Amino acid sequence: MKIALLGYGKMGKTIERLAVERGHEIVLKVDNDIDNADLQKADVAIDFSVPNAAFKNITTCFEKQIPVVSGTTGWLKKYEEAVELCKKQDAAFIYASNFSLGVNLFFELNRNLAKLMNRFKEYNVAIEEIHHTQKLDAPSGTAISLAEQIVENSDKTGWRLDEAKENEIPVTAKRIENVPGTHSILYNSEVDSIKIEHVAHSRDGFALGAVIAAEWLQHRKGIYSMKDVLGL
Ligand SMILES: NC(=O)c1ccc[n+]([C@@H]2O[C@H](COP(=O)([O-])OP(=O)(O)OC[C@H]3O[C@@H](n4cnc5c(N)ncnc54)[C@H](O)[C@@H]3O)[C@@H](O)[C@H]2O)c1
Ligand SMILES: O=C(O)C1=N[C@H](C(=O)O)CCC1
Repeated sequence: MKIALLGYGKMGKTIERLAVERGHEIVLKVDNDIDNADLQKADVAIDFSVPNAAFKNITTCFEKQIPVVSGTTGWLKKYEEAVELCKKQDAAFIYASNFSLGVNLFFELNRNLAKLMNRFKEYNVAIEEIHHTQKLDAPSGTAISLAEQIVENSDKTGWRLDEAKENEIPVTAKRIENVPGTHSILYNSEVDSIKIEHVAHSRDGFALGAVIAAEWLQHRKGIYSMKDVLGL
């Protein structure tokens, strides 16, 4: 598979290493404006760039009919607009706030736990995420996904960074040097606590998931998620 990397930072470089190990070829690296990039050389594009570039990168791939996988976070206010453009142009798109197998299993655990805990009002729920100090967005895209999954499966009405209002989920974002990504869900009562946690040991899980998603999307059209890729 010939891959265009949109974003050649920490994730772009990790994806390059794992993609080459799986027999793929990196034919294009775009680490700045996409305008003059020769996307037609690629079978698929993988975007791990910056929040203010993702929408343009993704929709340029739609225009050029290159299937695109994006893991960039912090641009999701424009996600629905991207979905509409993808449908209109009969293109192919997968977005995931987190591509790792472990986090996608953790998402399933979170949904089921939220359903169970909703019956027991003596527990308060809270989310904490920890990432490296270069991260541009807070809370993380993964923490937002976790919060939305709890809202969908409980009586919670929303989430808020730091100070939550009545019936909202408080989300705390911590920044500590070199942490690839840690997410915890804490259910706390007067008498005890229940905690589930996902700890990434490196960026390899995110990168491998993105390459697997690109392999899966290469010959498809439409809008998909990691649930489709992993058959969850
Ligand atoms: N979904 C996931 O599984 C997952 C996992 C890790 C990181 N991420 C997200 O991926 C993104 C990238 O993370 P990172 O750690 O590689 O960041 P990074 O800062 O190391 O890399 C981003 C790169 O994008 C480049 N860039 C700037 N403008 C660009 C443009 N217009 N087009 C293309 N590239 C451009 C920068 O020069 C930089 O090299 C972030 O949004 C992060 O939150 C998602
Ligand atoms: O390093 C990052 O930045 C990460 N971003 C994603 C997020 O915002 O959830 C996934 C974890 C790593």
